[in-house]
Amino acid sequence: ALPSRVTISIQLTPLRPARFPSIERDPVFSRENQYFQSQNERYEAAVRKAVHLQKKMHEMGWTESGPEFKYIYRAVSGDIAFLLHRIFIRSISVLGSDKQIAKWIPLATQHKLIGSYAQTELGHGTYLQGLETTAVFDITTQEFILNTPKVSAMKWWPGDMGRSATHTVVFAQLYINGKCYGVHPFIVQIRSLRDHSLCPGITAGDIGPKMNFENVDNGYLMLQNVRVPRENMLNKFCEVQPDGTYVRQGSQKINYFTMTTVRISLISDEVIIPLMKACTIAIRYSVVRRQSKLKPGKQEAKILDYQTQQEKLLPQLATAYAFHFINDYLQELFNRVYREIRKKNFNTLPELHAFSSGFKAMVTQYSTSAVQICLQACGGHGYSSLSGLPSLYTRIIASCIYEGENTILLLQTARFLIKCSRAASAGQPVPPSVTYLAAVKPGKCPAKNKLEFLSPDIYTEAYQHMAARSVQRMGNGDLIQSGVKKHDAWNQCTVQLAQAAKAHCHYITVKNFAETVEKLKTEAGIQKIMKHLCDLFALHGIFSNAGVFLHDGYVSGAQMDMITASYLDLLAVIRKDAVPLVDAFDFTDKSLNSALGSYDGQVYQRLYEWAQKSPTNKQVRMLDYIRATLCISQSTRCLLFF
Ligand SMILES: CCCCCCCCCCCCC/C=C/C(=O)SCCNC(=O)CCNC(=O)[C@H](O)C(C)(C)COP(=O)(O)OP(=O)(O)OC[C@H]1O[C@@H](n2cnc3c(N)ncnc32)[C@H](O)[C@@H]1OP(=O)(O)O
Ligand SMILES: Cc1cc2nc3c(=O)[nH]c(=O)nc-3n(C[C@H](O)[C@H](O)[C@H](O)COP(=O)(O)OP(=O)(O)OC[C@H]3O[C@@H](n4cnc5c(N)ncnc54)[C@H](O)[C@@H]3O)c2cc1C
Repeated sequence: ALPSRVTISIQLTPLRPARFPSIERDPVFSRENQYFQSQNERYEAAVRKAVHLQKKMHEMGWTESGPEFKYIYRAVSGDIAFLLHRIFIRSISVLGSDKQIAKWIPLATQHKLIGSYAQTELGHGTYLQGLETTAVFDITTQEFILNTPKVSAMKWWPGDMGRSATHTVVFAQLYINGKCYGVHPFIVQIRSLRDHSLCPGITAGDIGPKMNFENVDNGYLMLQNVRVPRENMLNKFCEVQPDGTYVRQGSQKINYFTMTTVRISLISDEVIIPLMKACTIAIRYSVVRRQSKLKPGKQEAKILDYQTQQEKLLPQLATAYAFHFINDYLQELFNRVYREIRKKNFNTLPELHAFSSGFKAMVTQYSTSAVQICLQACGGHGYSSLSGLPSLYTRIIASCIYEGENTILLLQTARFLIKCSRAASAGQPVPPSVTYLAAVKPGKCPAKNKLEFLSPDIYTEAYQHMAARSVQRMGNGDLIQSGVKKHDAWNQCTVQLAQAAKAHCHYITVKNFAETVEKLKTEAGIQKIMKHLCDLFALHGIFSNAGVFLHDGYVSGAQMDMITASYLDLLAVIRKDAVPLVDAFDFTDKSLNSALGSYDGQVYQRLYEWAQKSPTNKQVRMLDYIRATLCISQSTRCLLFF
């Protein structure tokens, strides 16, 4: 017998952060009227929350790595301002010298300044080599002179830039004696710490309405002969000495390292948590909503009892768990590589860049699609803002764009995989995560019946074969010769290269999920449920991408029928535990902020009550206008007829 709903949700403790009722009850963190607020009201509320949070952290001694901050971020992350301040701090931490860290980090962590991250320009976001902002070294004054020389060079999108930030890290092309040394980061003050007015040479403002992220004032920034001291170029790895000599340690791309670290950091809070929330809302709603009859004469059925509804939602639930576990894998990869980088050993940086890029792209894309499926699975009520699903969707979709547009990042992963594939084929050493590339055997899947496809060894082998074949077949060409891409050949293969990168990340995610379940030391019942989810995640991926598994005959048509049968059987098995599995995420009603997903299931009452809060239901005046308009049109019509 499987454990009860409570047991499952308690036993999955690793997924559940500690709860802090005092935070929950804090009126400043309330999200009650969020859906009725304007962009400006959302921003102002976000600033209040951010200031209040800083006060609480100071009073209570909380830290950003502590459970309280994580809880608040998890509960109200979409509503707190100064998100980019954290990336400003991260930039200085990873790219600044010890002296720069000692100067700027205390000011930032005590909020004596508000930071931003200004890299993207109107004309360039992806192609960093094409950035047009310049930083010219003036040896006589020991300063850099920063300019955005044309409209396309204007920084555009940086968060917290519109009204909040007093400082920012500007990414600009470094020039010394007329020679360009590429993109480097510079700390620039943009507003006065006395009265928050713009500094000389600075033009800045808000970029206007967006799909979501109203809590962040994304802005624009123009620089006209803005001078900063030589010491303001972040110089842990790259430095301009007083005589103008340029010194660099490691890869020139080390200045891109902030992005690499944030691509991994944002997956948990900005992607997996919204996915978990969407699954919670949609699955709880699907056991409350009754619609149509499964059998004549019986009560209307809960919509989660329809196989199609199960096939919509349960694979997304399995994905949430799969990505929760792959996030740990990525964090370990990052910690391992960062330890080496701090010792100035850059050998593993390419692997970290490749996989932080690939997994950011895959996890954000799959999670965005999953949240959209959850929204659509709730019918009309899913489309209501009061369900919480539209705001989850319009926020998560941005993760496919920021911190590296997904296609671009997949191509970076593919570039690394192709190089490893060629090295592996030549018997050269490759990182452990890609040694499978040397072992592509023509082979056939050995499974003889549908139950054998519930074996992790069987389906992991199928994913490994599919990924290795996808990469191998691209690697055999002469796409990359001695580090120089044959540009035409490369461009003609980029669709398949992106697919190969996704195939690698999907394979590693399945393998990691299976290994995690194997190691689970919890109640046997829990391990059994987790295995069902792992099986479902794996078979869903094969069922949804059958072509790449059938392509070279590794899986036969008959075997694909067996996979489909096992896949559909799993839906009915997991249906029984669907609600405890989302309860295990342990979101409070306040953090879900959804009329459909509350724990007590009182959906219709809540929808009606929340609708009453709409200002339009309070504006009797508006009705008078409408009546007056109707009367006018009525009288006009009468005149016309006479
Ligand atoms: C602090 C905690 C944060 C918590 C989370 C908070 C979340 C808050 C909510 C989210 C708010 C959103 C905030 C958003 C911010 C942003 O969006 S910031 C801007 C992001 N912009 C980008 O990501 C730009 C993407 N473009 C690039 O990275 C590069 O242009 C490119 C695509 C990688 C190409 O670079 P290029 O210089 O053209 O190099 P290539 O010729 O392609 O490759 C040359 C070699 O360099 C290697 N390489 C490239 N990048 C890196 C890197 N980052 N690290 C290491 N190495 C790199 C590349 O692999 C090539 O190597 P070889 O193959 O060996 O030649
Ligand atoms: C909510 C949000 C917050 C943001 N916050 C910040 C911030 O704080 N600081 C900051 O600096 N930036 C920020 N950005 C900007 C973000 O980093 C860029 O939008 C992102 O890097 C994409 O660049 P782009 O907009 O120039 O898109 P483009 O690169 O123009 O992409 C448009 C299309 O062109 C394709 N494409 C481009 N190059 C290639 C290629 N070589 N091969 C194949 N296809 C290609 C892309 O795949 C995409 O389909 C933010 C963006 C958003 C949406």
